[in-house]
Amino acid sequence: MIELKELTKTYPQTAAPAVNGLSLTVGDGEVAVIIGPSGCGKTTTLRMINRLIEPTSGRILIDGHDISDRRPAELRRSIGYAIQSVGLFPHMTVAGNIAVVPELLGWDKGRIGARVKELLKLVGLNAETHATKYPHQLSGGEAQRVGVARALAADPPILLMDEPFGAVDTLTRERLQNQFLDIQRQLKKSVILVTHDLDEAIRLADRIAIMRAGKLVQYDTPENVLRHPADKFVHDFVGSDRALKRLSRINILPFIHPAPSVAITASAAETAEACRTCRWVWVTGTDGQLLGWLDRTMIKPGVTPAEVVERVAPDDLAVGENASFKEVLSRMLSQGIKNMPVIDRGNRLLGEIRMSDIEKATAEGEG
Ligand SMILES: Nc1ncnc2c1ncn2[C@@H]1O[C@H](COP(=O)(O)OP(=O)(O)OP(=O)(O)O)[C@@H](O)[C@H]1O
Repeated sequence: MIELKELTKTYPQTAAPAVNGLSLTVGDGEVAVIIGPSGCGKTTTLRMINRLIEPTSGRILIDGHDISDRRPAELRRSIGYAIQSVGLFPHMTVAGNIAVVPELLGWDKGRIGARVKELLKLVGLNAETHATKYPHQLSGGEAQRVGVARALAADPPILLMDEPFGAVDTLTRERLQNQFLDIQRQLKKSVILVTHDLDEAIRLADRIAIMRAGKLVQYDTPENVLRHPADKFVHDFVGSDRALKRLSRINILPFIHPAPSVAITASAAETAEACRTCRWVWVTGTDGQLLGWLDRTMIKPGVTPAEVVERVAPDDLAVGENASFKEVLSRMLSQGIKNMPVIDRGNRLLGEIRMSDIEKATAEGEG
């Protein structure tokens, strides 16, 4: 458990405190997201937790122990830290970057090598192809993933993340967020994450801390922040599209329907049967992986799926099982489709979400 108690930081030569009497508690395995306008004290708060900044007054307790009693370097090795600019060492390979803390902790080479591989897999990167690359050879999203892998390297119970998905495009950010949720479900770290992005806060947080000018204005679940903003500031900050924002909290899994599909190897007769009642049919490969789709009007007697399939990369066509309704809705609108296929991590077709499910999900969210 992390407890911030009446935490205040006043920088030299400044009149107003950057952080002012902040108290909040983050339970084990919880994700707390700090959000607020630029300059409200988010980063200062985060950096006090790993003692990169010392508070002017107040205390920080981790599992009941005051962190001011611990050596900063030792404390930092027990807290993962991922930042927006990633902060990877440019002259070190990906593997070298991830190994920094384990090496400081004196792990042997075999253990470090195995850990690097395990972490690259965890964050969705290929160990064979990525371990030996240098940071400048990575895309923005890959670099962010390596940053997260490095923060997790020594399996710290606490993870501090400062805009960890900030510098990438929207689609990549959504994927990184989904992956973060996936990892968090497995690892159950206590996470404090700073963001500018309200959608990200709503999607990832167990509790959102809204700050204004160094003070905590509201600390509550995303649902309560959306439904019961503490004051006009939070109300305005949250904005008018609160119903839409709630969609990003609703997971699609319970709503997935079986999807009409046909194997690429199917005969013409089987294809005709599959298309009898459906206009659009998904086409799958031998392991059930999604390959593309076909439109009933393409099916002429004697024609097989292999001849007419519209092949599309699974990521461009479908959403992952961790997606939220908000992501599904925005993908439906941008792709102009009413049925969105859902795939598992192996790109296998799990089913589909229909436009009408969004209405159902919203109604349930209202309940
Ligand atoms: N080293 C410093 N010396 C003096 N003032 C500072 C220092 N670092 C931050 N500040 C000031 O403290 C306040 C809080 O800064 P902080 O970086 O914590 O805010 P933030 O909410 O993370 O901002 P942003 O969203 O823009 O990153 C700001 O007014 C900032 O100008």
